[in-house]
Amino acid sequence: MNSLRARAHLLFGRRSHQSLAPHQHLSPAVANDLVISTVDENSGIAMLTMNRPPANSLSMEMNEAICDSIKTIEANAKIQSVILSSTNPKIFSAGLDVTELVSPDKDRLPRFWNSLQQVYIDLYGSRLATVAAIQGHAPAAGCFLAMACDYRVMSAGDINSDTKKKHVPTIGLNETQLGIAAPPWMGQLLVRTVGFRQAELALALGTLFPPEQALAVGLVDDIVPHQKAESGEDQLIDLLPSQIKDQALNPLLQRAYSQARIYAKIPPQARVASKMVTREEHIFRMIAKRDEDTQHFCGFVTQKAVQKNLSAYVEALKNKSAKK
Ligand SMILES: CCCCC/C=C\CCC/C=C/CC(=O)SCCNC(=O)CCNC(=O)[C@H](O)C(C)(C)COP(=O)(O)OP(=O)(O)OC[C@H]1O[C@@H](n2cnc3c(N)ncnc32)[C@H](O)[C@@H]1OP(=O)(O)O
Repeated sequence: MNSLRARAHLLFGRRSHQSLAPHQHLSPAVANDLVISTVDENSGIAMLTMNRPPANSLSMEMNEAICDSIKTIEANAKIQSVILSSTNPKIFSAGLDVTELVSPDKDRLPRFWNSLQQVYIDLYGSRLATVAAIQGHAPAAGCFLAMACDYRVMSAGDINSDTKKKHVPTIGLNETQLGIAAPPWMGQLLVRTVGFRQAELALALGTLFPPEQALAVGLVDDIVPHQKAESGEDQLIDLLPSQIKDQALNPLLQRAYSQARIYAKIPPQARVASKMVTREEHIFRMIAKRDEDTQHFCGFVTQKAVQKNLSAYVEALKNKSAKK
């Protein structure tokens, strides 16, 4: 991609093959099942809700669905901000679908990795102002999704009123804990978010930060206590897909919405141009090394020792869930 074309892509997004219907709201039936997109042209705000039970893990199809939704929303010139959220109140995204990595199909593996690279290009380089509403856990590529946004609000956690059990979400690039390493472009995103020394430490140790610590290192911009708000805004209620309509009083979503509104009021050309000041160079660098990165990933994942670790990891995840 030459730099002019790439710049046009970054500033305005690729013209989508799917154009939006001219209604104010996109019904979930129009969106794909894995990601639900809703838009409100009056406020200029959209919501992209991840909906891949049980954990919003990133399969190839999930990555493609995220990219398709971004492009579809970008094609609507009236939309300036998008909130990235999850239908699962306890998990934002569990990162890569680890089953994609175990005994992988030779032809699918590079396509799978390409789909993740494309999420980086499309989300990090989007013309839209992006706000991540991190209600639940965001390990590894789940953290990457949040870091690729412009602003991150995270739930401080909550207590289940029946069981009295506390749920505290965590966020971070924990790959080394699994015996794998985050790819360079993902690791560099952490460096750009929290600074060199904090990133160096967190990458080596595979740190998963609880909300207060995530805020202290700058991995998230705000944390929101889980106390139901007294009233909700009609515009937010309208934007919520049916699966999470009951979340209109959720203070995290309200905080994300107010941030999205702040962004939507900034003159878009100035906002997008200043976003590209900090991002463009990194995206070009990644695109230039894309094939090399794919080869590296496929070579690494298919190593016997790595396969053994990953199989054991997937087994442990399944056993853990079966014991619940
Ligand atoms: C130097 C250059 C090197 C080159 C690099 C090359 C290669 C390396 C690639 C590096 C990139 C890696 C990025 C990644 O994202 S790797 C994936 C990392 N993700 C995780 O480790 C998360 C694993 N999950 C969890 O820790 C937990 O599930 C949780 C998200 C904290 C939620 O916990 P909980 O609420 O207790 O839920 P459960 O654990 O019971 O899970 C529910 C359900 O979901 C399934 N599941 C969870 N995570 C995943 C996943 N990542 N992929 C697929 N499936 C997942 C889990 O199996 C349960 O399913 P069942 O109920 O059906 O059993």
